[in-house]
Amino acid sequence: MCEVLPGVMNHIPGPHLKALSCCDFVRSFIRKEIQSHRERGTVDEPQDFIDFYLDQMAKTQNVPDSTYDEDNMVQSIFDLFLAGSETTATTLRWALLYMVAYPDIQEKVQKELDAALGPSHLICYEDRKKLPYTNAVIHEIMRYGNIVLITIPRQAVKNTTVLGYQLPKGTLIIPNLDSALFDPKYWETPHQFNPGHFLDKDGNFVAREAFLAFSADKFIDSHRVCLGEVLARMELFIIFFKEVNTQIIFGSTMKPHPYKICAVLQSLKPRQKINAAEISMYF
Ligand code: HEM
Repeated sequence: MCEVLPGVMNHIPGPHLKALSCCDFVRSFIRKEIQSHRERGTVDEPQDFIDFYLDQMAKTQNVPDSTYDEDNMVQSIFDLFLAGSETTATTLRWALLYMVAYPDIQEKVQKELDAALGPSHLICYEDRKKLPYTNAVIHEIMRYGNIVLITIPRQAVKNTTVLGYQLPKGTLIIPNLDSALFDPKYWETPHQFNPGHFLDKDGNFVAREAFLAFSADKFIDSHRVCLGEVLARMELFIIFFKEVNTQIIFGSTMKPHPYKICAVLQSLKPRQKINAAEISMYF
C-alpha cells in the first residue's frame, strides 16, 4: 500500500509510519554522505560507489533521459544497505543457532579449523579451500536457513519458455527458491541439517546444482542475480570462522525466533562448545 498510495499512507496512522521514518533517516544519512563526497572532490580518482556514481552523473549530464541522478543514486545505495545487511546478519543468526542445536557438527568444524589453521590464524577467504567441512556447513546453513523464500519479482521481456512452460512477454515471474533448496530429487535428506549434502565420499567440498540461495538464474536463464553474492560469501565465511573459533556473539527474511545464547571466549577457557552460561544476550 505504501508503494501504491504513498501520499495517502503517509497520513494514516499505524506501524508503517515508523518504518517510513526509518527509511527517511537512512536516505538523509546517504544524502549527507553524497554531500561530503562532493565536498571532498575525489571524482577524478574515484574511491567508492558514490565517487563512481558522481563521475557517471557528470559524464551524462547532457545525455537526454539519463537515469544517473541523485535520487537514483540515493535509492541504489539504499537498496545495497537493505539487500546487503539483513540477509547476511540473518544467515549468521541461523548459523549460531544451528551450532548450538548441533554440537557434534560444531565440534567437527572446530577440529577442522584447529587442524588446518590453528587458533591464532588470521583467516582469509582463500582458506575455505583447506576447510571443506566448514565450507559445507556454511552452505548447509544457507540451504536449511532458506532466508529468501522467493526472489524479487521479475517480468519476461519477451515470449519465453521456462521448464517447458510458455510464458508470454510481460509475465510476472517469482521464482520459488524454497522449492529448490528442499527438493527431494536433488537433496538426499532435504529436511535434515546435513553438511554431507555438500561433501563427496572423500570429504571434499562439492557445489550442488540446486543450491539456489542467491538466485534462480541457472534454471530460468535470467541475467538478474544477487549483486552481493561474492561479498556475502566472504563475509559469511570470515564471520562464521570468528564465531566458532573465538566464540564471539553477535527485515523480510526468514529469521529464527528470538533466542538466548551464551558465548565463552576461547582465550579464557579450554576449547568448548557454545553452550556455557557465562555471557548471555538477547537478539
Ligand atoms: C546471505 C546473504 C545474501 C543472500 C542469501 C542474498 C540473496 C539474494 C537473492 C535470492 C536475490 C534475488 C536474485 C534474483 O532475483 O534472482 C538477491 C538480489 C540482490 N542482492 Fe542479495 N543476498 C545476500 C547478500 C547480499 C549482499 C551482501 C548484497 C550487497 C552488498 C546484496 C545485494 C543484492 C542486490 C542489489 C540484489 C538485487 C539485484 C537485481 O535486482 O539485479 N545481497 N539477493
